[in-house]
Amino acid sequence: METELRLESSLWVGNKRYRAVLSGWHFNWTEVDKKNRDKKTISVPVAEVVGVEEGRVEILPRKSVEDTDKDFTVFYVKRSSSGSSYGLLWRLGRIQFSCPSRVLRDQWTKHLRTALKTHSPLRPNRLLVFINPFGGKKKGRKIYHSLVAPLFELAGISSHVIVTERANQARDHLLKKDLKGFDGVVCVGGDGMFSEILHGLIGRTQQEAGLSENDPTVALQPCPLHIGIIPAGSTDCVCYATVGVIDPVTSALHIIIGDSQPLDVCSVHQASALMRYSVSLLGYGFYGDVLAESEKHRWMGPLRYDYSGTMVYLSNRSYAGIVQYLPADPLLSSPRDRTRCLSGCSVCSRTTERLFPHSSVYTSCLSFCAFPGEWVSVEGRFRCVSLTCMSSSCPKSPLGLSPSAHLADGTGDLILVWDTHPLGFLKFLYRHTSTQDQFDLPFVEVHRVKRVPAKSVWNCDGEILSSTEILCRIHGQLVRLYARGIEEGAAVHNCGKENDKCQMGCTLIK
Ligand SMILES: Nc1ncnc2c1ncn2[C@@H]1O[C@H](COP(=O)(O)OP(=O)(O)OP(=O)(O)O)[C@@H](O)[C@H]1O
Repeated sequence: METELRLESSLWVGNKRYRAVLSGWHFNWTEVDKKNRDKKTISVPVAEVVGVEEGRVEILPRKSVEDTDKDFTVFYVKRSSSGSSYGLLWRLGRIQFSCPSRVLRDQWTKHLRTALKTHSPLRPNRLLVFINPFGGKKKGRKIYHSLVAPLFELAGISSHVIVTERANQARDHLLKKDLKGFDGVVCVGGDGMFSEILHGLIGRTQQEAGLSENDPTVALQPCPLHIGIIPAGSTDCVCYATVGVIDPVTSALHIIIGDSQPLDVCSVHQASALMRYSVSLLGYGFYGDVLAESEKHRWMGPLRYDYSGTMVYLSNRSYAGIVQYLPADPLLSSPRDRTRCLSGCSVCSRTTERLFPHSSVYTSCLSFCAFPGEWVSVEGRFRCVSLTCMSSSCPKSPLGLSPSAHLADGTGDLILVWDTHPLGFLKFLYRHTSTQDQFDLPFVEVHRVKRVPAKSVWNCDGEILSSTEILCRIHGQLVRLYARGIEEGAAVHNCGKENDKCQMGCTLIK
């Protein structure tokens, strides 16, 4: 196959001659007549070629084709810095080549298209798109139609678009309607919209597999459809933590090239019923209260989170409780090992091998059923207890709640913040916004876990909240996103003089 796909010839870009080579996994071109000895080669992984079109083609501001029979245009992923310390923006690169003959032009387009199919088998052909018109700044429709749809069209993706008219419409659609022919589901919105898709797809998959979601001992079936997130909400944490930037074009390009990022999902049960699925933050105490408070102030828009955070902090509450957890194997990884889960993460890859030993395609989750190990129990007064299946990084907290958490290793990080004086707690909160280690405080503990807790009784200002007796189980790699995690080159840590104090050790991630 490799030899069949190889093609090499001279091509022109304007009046400059280039040597273009398609070989193996790369397509590259080098200017040949350049006097300067530093001949620059542009090399694009075939998997990152977005599309190949005959003629001289532009797609922005709108599609135009100059149909010359010796020219072809290649669209590809081009990276640029986002200007912040994490995440690279992806943009649509474009180059127009001229060939000496039409025959050669047709050979190039045919070879490149075949290479695309061979090297990125997960590229979607058909997508189901849900737009929340009221998410974030209410720009979901505009973002999709002006930035995303032209790219999907260029890549030959057909999409069925549904603009939601009510909350939970997307979830209900996924639970009940025919999904045949779709390769993935895209949500245009924020974390709430993502959660709808998550619940709908997981529920549908278990229905079809005849599994009960309510039973925490059941190994759930991984979802066959990928999820794409076009960020258009007031909180887009799942997008940020899995792509590294909040940018609709970057996310659209990840969808187009069929990137695949598995994600752990935590199921939260109460008695014998499923309450929710969670991928980022499950929080009791402070974070739970902030959410409850913010719901009362929705009219403030995204500002409500800052306002509610301040109000809840000033109320200075703590909660008595018992937390039990089943620790994960400390030899595999630890929440304080100062690593970061980046694109191609080896810890997550080992989990993929363990969960799906014989196939790169998700089939069943049998090897994850056994839970050896001893439960640990702690009791006392807490400021907050959080469980997160990912770093939960966001623009306000670029390293996140648990900077070394993994997206797809089948574990979650349990953060226990014991009752402390208000300034101590403020220090803990503030460290989330800097590069200082928020776990390096005497009243904070963090544990990597598989299950939390068998019993958790919470006392809120002297009142027992019986509904908070829950059981959480982390399901390894239950869903897959059109993403690839934060890319290594992107994770350059902008510490400057703070280098010695940097929690991530900087050199580890450069
Ligand atoms: N048409 C609609 N009308 C009202 N609510 C909707 C509609 N479509 C989706 N929703 C709900 O809106 C909620 C918030 O949506 P989304 O996450 O897209 O935006 P957001 O601004 O980031 O919201 P938040 O920050 O409040 O989570 C979701 O829980 C979703 O179920």
